[in-house]
Amino acid sequence: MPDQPTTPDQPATTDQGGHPEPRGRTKRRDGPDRADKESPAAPGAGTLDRRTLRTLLGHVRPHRGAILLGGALSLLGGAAGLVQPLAARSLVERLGEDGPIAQALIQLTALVLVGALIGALGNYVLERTAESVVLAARRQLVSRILRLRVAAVERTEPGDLMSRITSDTTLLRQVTTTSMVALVTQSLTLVGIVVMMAAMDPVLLGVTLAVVVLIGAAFGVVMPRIARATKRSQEAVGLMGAALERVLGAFRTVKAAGVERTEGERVHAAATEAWRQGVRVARWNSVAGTTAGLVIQISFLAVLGVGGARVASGATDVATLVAFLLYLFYLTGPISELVQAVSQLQVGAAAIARIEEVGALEVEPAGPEGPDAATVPAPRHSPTAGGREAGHPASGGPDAAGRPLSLRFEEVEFRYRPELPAVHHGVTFDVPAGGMTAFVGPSGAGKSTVFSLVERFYDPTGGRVLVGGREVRDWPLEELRAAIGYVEQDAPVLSGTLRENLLFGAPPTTDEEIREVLRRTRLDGLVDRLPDGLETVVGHRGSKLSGGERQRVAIARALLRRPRLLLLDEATSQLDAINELALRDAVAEAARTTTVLVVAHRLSTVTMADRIVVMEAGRVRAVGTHAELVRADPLYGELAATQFLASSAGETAPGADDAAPSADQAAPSTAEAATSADQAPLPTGG
Ligand SMILES: Nc1ncnc2c1ncn2[C@@H]1O[C@H](COP(=O)(O)OP(=O)(O)OP(=O)(O)O)[C@@H](O)[C@H]1O
Repeated sequence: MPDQPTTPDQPATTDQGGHPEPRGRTKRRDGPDRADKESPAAPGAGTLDRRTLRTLLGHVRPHRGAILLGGALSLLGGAAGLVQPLAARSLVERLGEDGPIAQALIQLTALVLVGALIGALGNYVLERTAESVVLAARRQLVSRILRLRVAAVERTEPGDLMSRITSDTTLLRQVTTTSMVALVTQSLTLVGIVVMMAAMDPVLLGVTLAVVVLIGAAFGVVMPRIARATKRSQEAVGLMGAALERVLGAFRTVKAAGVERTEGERVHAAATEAWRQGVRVARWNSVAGTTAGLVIQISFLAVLGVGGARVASGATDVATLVAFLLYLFYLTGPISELVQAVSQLQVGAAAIARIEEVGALEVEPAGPEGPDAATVPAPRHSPTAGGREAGHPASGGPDAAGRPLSLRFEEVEFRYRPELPAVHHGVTFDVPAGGMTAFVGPSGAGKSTVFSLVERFYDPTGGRVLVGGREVRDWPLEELRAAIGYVEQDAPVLSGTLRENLLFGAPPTTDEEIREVLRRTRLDGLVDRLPDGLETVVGHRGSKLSGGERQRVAIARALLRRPRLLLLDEATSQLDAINELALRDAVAEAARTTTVLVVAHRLSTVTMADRIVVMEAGRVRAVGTHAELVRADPLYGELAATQFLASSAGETAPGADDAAPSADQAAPSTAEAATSADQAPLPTGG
């Protein structure tokens, strides 16, 4: 595999809040884009400047051998064509002298055939290389996109990003090889022809060049317009992708809301814009092409007129005039190819600009420690093993592999974007290694954000997040994430088979371990029922599974990663009572070997937690066990009262005794110690 083409590094700038901001990011004002989504940074307008040319050459560099070969073959093919008029002249002269013409005819035919063959071979080599350039650009772009920070992706539209990989890279096909080679070979051919013409008849050459020069001025006007229109057209294609992704991503909602027509119009609007700009490109291209053709025709007439007069005056002979006219004819090829190459370069400049824009988005740390390494670390503890490891140091060192991790938030401040209000205002809490900790509180309190900061999807703007006693920024990102099992709020399942979903990001796992986790997440019945078992294809985003099944698959997947820290964000919200109870047991069992953090709205699912962190408006307002909080924290008491707990606990204000186990509370408590040394009950959050 040739080296990946390199693109100039464009470090993202950082705003005053510590948020990385891509350079020159511009807000979209129209189109089917959502108002809060933006186009990635636009380093250039997409016209062919020196920087763009350098980038284009960067894409070409790894393939220079093949391009040189293809170019040389094309040049040779062109040279064969160059000699043809000479052979033609000798043929005409022999005809005039009544000499034998067979040999000259064979020579001419051989020249034509060999020239065509070499030209075709050169063309193939170049086309093949063009495909390789596109492949390399796509691979480079895909790995870049996969390394983007969550925040960077949230600022863009996935559909638009996709069109950069699929559509924009395709535009590099011609420009990086055929066009660049054409620029060199056709320029050389042009010079060759001009030299031949000069040798034959300098006066006629002067006539030709006078007409040819006229062309240059016209192209200077046309070419930048081609680049601009191409970029706008590609942007519209990107918007179309974004609009389509929006519809397909919420297909049922679109259907149920009956908005197919309005959504369709958004896609149509983008498609129409792409068409409009495409037509503009076609218009300027045809102006360029016609001008080139016109120049040749006018030159032809001028040379014919002046040349005829020169033959009549005896200044030249007919054979020379015929040969000169043939050279003029050959001029058509290089000129139109040069025109095409330059307009292709303009198209390529537009594509490069859009590809480069992705390069301006902020990525996660790369290198052997970053997510690029993508290797799953050595197996940690068995997902089926029980028994918490006692007395271990709560550190992330390699010797601590498999041991549960502690978590500590110290005065954490965070906002998603500088222009948005703060989500965390000095969040402080401590979770010792092992056991189960629940986060409860009103919607929007910042519970899920805690998990996002632990996973380092974002970095806090103030304070510290420590996992295993080590600040998350100091963890190699890959190692940090490998230590964590994370079930998102909407438990995404990816297209593919059940097995692929379960083993997504898991270390090497035996069938026995899979079966055990299936049993614990109550998926064994489902797998048995399915004709293809674990090989069942679950559809796009797991659409062939029920919501509860998707959640259980997501939990099973997280368990199979054998995490040292398990983050479950509303992971059982869609389960029926029986499954929920079973999953509660599975989570309690996991809490014996790992640190489990749960975000839950239904308090019934977390009453047995070792500690509950009550969050409100971006602050921790209390920490304690269920019984302690019911007694001492009014908000928690209110939350409990509005759920069934209050009714099951009696009509009076909930207290410690009131919180006597109901059916739901009967789940075994994992609270071996309601408080830990560093966590006194009911501290007020930071
Ligand atoms: N990616 C994001 N970009 C911008 N704002 C966000 C983002 N995610 C969440 N927010 C905002 O941050 C705040 C806290 O969100 P978070 O999801 O942490 O709350 P939560 O307590 O988990 O809520 P819920 O219980 O409803 O899930 C909310 O006001 C939300 O609108």
